[in-house]
Formats: sequence, C-alpha cells, structure tokens
Amino acid sequence: MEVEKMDENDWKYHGEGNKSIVVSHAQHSQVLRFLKHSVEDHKHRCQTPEQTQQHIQNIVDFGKHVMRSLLGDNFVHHGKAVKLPLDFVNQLSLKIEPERPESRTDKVMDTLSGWALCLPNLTQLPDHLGEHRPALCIEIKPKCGFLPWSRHVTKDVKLKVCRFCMHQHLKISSGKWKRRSQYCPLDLFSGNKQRMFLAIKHLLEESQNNLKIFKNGELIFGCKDDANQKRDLNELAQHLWPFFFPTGTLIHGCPRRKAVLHKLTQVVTMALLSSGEPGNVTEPRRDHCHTSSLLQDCCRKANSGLPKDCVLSKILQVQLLDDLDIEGIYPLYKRVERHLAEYPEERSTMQVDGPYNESFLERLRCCPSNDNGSVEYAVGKVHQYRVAMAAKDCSIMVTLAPCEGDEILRPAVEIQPSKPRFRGSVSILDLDPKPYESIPHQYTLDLQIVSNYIQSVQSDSEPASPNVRQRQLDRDDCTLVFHSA
Ligand SMILES: O=P(O)(O)O[C@@H]1[C@@H](OP(=O)(O)O)[C@H](OP(=O)(O)O)[C@H](O)[C@H](OP(=O)(O)O)[C@H]1OP(=O)(O)O
Ligand SMILES: Nc1ncnc2c1ncn2[C@@H]1O[C@H](COP(=O)(O)OP(=O)(O)OP(=O)(O)O)[C@@H](O)[C@H]1O
Repeated sequence: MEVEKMDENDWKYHGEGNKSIVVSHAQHSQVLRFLKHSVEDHKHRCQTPEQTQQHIQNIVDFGKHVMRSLLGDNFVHHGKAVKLPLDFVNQLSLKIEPERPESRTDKVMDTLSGWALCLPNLTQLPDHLGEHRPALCIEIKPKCGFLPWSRHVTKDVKLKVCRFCMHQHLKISSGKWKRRSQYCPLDLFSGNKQRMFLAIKHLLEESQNNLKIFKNGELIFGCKDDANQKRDLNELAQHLWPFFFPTGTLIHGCPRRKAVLHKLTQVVTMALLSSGEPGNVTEPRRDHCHTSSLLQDCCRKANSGLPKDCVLSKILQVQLLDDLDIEGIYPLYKRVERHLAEYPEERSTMQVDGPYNESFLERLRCCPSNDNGSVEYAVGKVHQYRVAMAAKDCSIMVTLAPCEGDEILRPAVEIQPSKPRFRGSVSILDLDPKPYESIPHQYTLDLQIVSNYIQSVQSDSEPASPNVRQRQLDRDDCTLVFHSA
C-alpha cells in the first residue's frame, strides 16, 4: 500500500463495531481499521494524534506479543499501524457515512489523527489465491463459553445460566435488540456436534451481532438493525446454493433452504473443530447452561470435548484465565487502585496501560496461583482478567472456497469429509486489549445483568413448570440436529 497514492474511491465501507470502522480495498485483499470516538470527544479533540498512534500500536503489540502466543500464530493477524494523509481520511469518512447503520452513528470515525490499522481482508482469500475463486466467509462472535466456578460468585444463578443468556434479557428490556436470541455459547463451545449444530441454527434464526456471512467479501447476511430473519434466510439459501450444490442436484424431498443451511452448519462446525493435531481431544467440560434449549440429558451424554488445537479450544483456554469472576477481580482492582494512589509512578512499571510486550506476557504467566495479599498478585490477576475479556469479545472468521482434486490452499484448514470439498482458513479478529479502567463498569454491568435476569424470569409467566418447559423445548425444530443426512 502506497500511502502517498491513497484514493478514497479504491475503498468501501465494510463494517463496524463499537470501537472501530473498517473499510475494504476494492481490488486487494486488505482492510483499514479506524478508531471511533464519541461525538463529544471528537468535537473537543480529546485524543492527540500521538495518543491515537500509541493506542493503535498497543493493539498491534497486544496481538503480536500476547494473543499470538496464547492463541497461536495461525489464527492471529496483528496487522500494522499506518499513517494516512488526512485529506484521504476525511474524504473516505464522508464517502462511507451514508453506508453506516443508524444504531452506530452515536460515534464518529477518527479523522483527526490519520492513524489506522492495516490488516488482511479475512473475508476473502489472499490475493494470489482469490482470483476467480468464490469465497464464503462466516464470522461468529461466540462470547463467553463457560460458566463461572469461582468461590467469589455470590449469586447461584450465575453458576447455572451463562452470561450471554442472562444478558439477552437486559438487551431486550433496554431495547438493544427486539427479539431474544436462543443461541447459547456453551452449546458452541461444547465440542459436541449436535449442540454445535443447535448453536449455529440459533445464530441463523436470530443473528444479532453474533453472526455475519460474506460472499466474495460482501456482507450477505446478518448485522442488520431490523432484520426479517425468515426472508433473510431464504435469500441466504439462494446465495449459498451454488457453493454447496454446484451441480444443482436437489436432495429428494428436502426443501432447498433446509438443505443449504444444513450443509452450511456442517461445514462451519467442521471448520471450528478442525485442528492441527487430529484426534487430540481436551477434557470434556461439563458446562451446560440451563436456558439452553437442548435437552440436558442429551448434552450430558454427548459432551465430547473440543479437539485440542481447534480455534474454539484456543479461545476457551484464554477465556478461562478469568478464574475469579468479576466478583473476585473487583476487590483486586481496588487493591491496585489503592496502591497506585500512593505510588502513581508505578503505573508504568506495572504495565497497566502497556506496553504489551514479552514482559507483559511473562507477568500473566508468572502470576501466583494463590492470593498472598500482594499488589503483584492483584496486578497479575487483573491483567489475566483483561486478556480473558478480550477473548470473550473476539470474533472467528471461517473463510472457505470450494476446491477440486488435490489442490492446496494455504493457510489450510480442510473440511473433510464434505462434498464439494472446501479449503480455507480460520482466523480470530478483534483482539484489542480491554482497558484497565473498564473494570468498575464490568462489575456494575454484571450486577445489572443478574438482577435484571432474576426479575425478568420471575415476572415472565410464573416459573414455568417442567411440563411447560418441556413443551417449549419440543416446539423447537431440532430435525436439523437429530436427523442429519
Ligand atoms: O460487555 P458485553 O459482553 O456486552 O460486550 C460488549 C459488546 O456487546 P455484545 O454483548 O457483544 O453485544 C460490544 O459489542 P456491540 O457494540 O454491542 O456490537 C463491544 O464489543 C464491547 O467491547 P468494546 O467496549 O467495544 O471494547 C463489549 O464490551 P466488553 O465487555 O467486551 O468490554
Ligand atoms: N481483518 C478483517 N478482515 C475483514 N473484515 C474485518 C476485519 N477486521 C474487522 N472486520 C469486520 O469489521 C467488523 C468490525 O470490526 P471489529 O469487530 O474489529 O470492530 P470493533 O469496533 O472492535 O468491535 P466491537 O464492537 O466488538 O468492539 C467485524 O465484525 C468484521 O466484520
């Protein structure tokens, strides 16, 4: 990329989250990720260009030195910080503004610093492989895949219902989403194919911000402010039909939509479970969220664990660094705060705001396992918690292309046995360091999620009797899960 020759017409709006806006290059497999600011911060120029540069460099370093080591080189692309001409950035910002979803316009793109992150476009295959080859990309934001077990947890419900499922109630009552998602991260992370199929089915039914699908780099499903899921699924099936049924053959008696979504679910499950070391399986986790609608008995029997090096296993291992729960972390955060109030100069030696280098990683690894009352212990646990938080908020990109014969696509993940055959790559994105300052917010949010959930379940029809609950479960269409072809 030649920064002097940047032309906004070569770039188009690609997507955004809470913290950044992404634009993709029209010809090359590249994206630029810009930071976003609140309108107020932008107006008052709250961050200097040097601070923004540092912020972006911290993201690169965190990916390069911390997350790559913990999650694996294959999965993490740390990208590089680039300084762009302000003119280009301003023109680009004006160009993409009409494309932005209404719900995200409370923040604006940083047009003041000229700094951005340059990354490979993970929705496409690399330039040298991508030519004339259709690519399908499935992005999943899986969220937290385990139930806490910490002795610091004070509400029993947290040991039974996962945070995502509880949070759904708050998201509905606050108006963030209109319909509750039945997706449960514990199903996805179970390693059990039936539960994983169910998780993906639920993501397809109500994608919220947890599922997006791209075809040749273009968003074709998910992430809409107000989606009509049924219509969208029909459209999705139309889009995907040529990928999965290139010869046009119909499965006798099976509706087209169902056949395509079934294939998609199978292929995504295989990609999420694909591992460098086939057959290597971790200890099964016994987590089962009580609001997940798969019959508990079935889950218990089939909890087969994740292959050791698959992407889900890697992410889960890092999430599990949060072993104290926010209720155990918050007092440690306050210990650090008290120490810093007395010795503010130690903030940098403690690496509270980075740098995210080898020695930060070492601090994570060397943190004592028991609380000896020291500030070192508190800092180590807070760092571990922040790293776990990043892994709880990341997204997985599965990018696939049909392939013929024995041709090899690299970096390779092979979907076997599948017809047609697919090869491609699995990556993890959005691994930004979570700010130390967000811990009090996390604590308050946790309290809010739990109390809202308890209230909402109590006020929903008197606690459903087992029969009512069972009828509810029976109504779910599990044929996709239980009668695979
Ligand atoms: O707190 P959560 O679990 O709601 O996660 C936030 C996400 O909400 P979600 O529930 O996934 O819709 C939220 O995503 P959305 O803006 O809702 O798409 C962000 O990812 C936020 O991270 P950050 O503050 O931008 O670094 C996320 O905040 P962190 O808690 O990860 O800092
Ligand atoms: N390297 C990439 N290649 C292709 N698409 C990308 C890439 N990075 C980000 N995207 C797209 O842009 C979207 C927003 O990016 P990202 O998730 O990093 O934003 P964010 O603001 O950090 O999100 P969050 O709300 O989780 O904090 C992603 O969901 C993804 O669709």
